[in-house]
Amino acid sequence: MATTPALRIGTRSSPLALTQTRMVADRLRELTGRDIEIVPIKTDGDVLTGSLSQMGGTGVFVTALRDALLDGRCDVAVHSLKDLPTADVDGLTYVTPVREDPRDALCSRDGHRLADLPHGAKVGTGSPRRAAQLRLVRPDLEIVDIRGNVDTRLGRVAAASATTDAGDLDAVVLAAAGLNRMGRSAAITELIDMSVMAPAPGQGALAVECRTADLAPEDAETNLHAAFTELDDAGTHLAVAAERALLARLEAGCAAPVGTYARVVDDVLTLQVIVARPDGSEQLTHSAETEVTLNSRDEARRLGTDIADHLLTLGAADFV
Ligand SMILES: NCc1[nH]cc(CCC(=O)O)c1CC(=O)O
Repeated sequence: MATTPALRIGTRSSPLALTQTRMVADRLRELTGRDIEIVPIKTDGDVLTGSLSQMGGTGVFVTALRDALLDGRCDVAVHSLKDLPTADVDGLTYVTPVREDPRDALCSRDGHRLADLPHGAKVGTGSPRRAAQLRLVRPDLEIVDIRGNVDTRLGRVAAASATTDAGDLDAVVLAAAGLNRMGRSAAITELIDMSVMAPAPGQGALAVECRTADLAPEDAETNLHAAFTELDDAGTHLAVAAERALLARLEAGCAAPVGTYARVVDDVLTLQVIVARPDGSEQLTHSAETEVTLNSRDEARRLGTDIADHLLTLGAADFV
């Protein structure tokens, strides 16, 4: 009797991506009983240099992984959900495990919080959303466009030691989720309140993706249906569905930085949004809620779309 082939999981090869993929791999090994093979895939986001916001942004980390899934070079792909473009891809389906902390984290020299960073402090981020929201609360800061993996970014705020030079920045802002997953929570000096900095849509959540055909119940040996159903967290999935529907509608009408966070508590889905002018001179905020069951994905999407329409009515499209 032939043995079931190993389940091949495609991933970017950055330390964060590998860490996230190993976490999912452990779960899928338990849930499927299959051997797991991790397949590193190079993406444009890893190969190209230059500012991420100049690179066309959405999809640079994702397209090569999705091609590998569609070509059959891997069976599962693990993405940071916030890096996924909002458009669905024919033939692919993803689930969302329980979300990590969605907040942004300030990692500063000398333990400073955002409010007490020295006047004119240099803060690194490559994200127009983080830059705009920083400028709103601290117009005096010097925002420096940076990229690179988590350790590279943290290294730019390192204190001088016998072996390294001091970093050139006073602080960087990173997703708490990535820091926590990498075991770098100790670098966080403030978890920034979401009313000050609303996270990127999907931040802190993973998308675990496969070919939709491999979820078909007929194909017993390689069928991923049971494992993917178990891996999915319904509350996370509803929340990110609302956030992504909002982003999709705003993307059509507006290129302004968008922060948003949704969550389900006691059958109520709440969605909060901040749309900022890139220069931080102004912001629009809104929040709304709707009753849901864990199957109400269409309802969640409608909430996101409706709030986006409302923000466009209030002039979000002029915020570019
Ligand atoms: N675009 C890079 C990226 N994609 C996902 C994360 C963090 C992990 C997450 O949000 O789940 C990061 C790094 C960061 O923003 O600090």
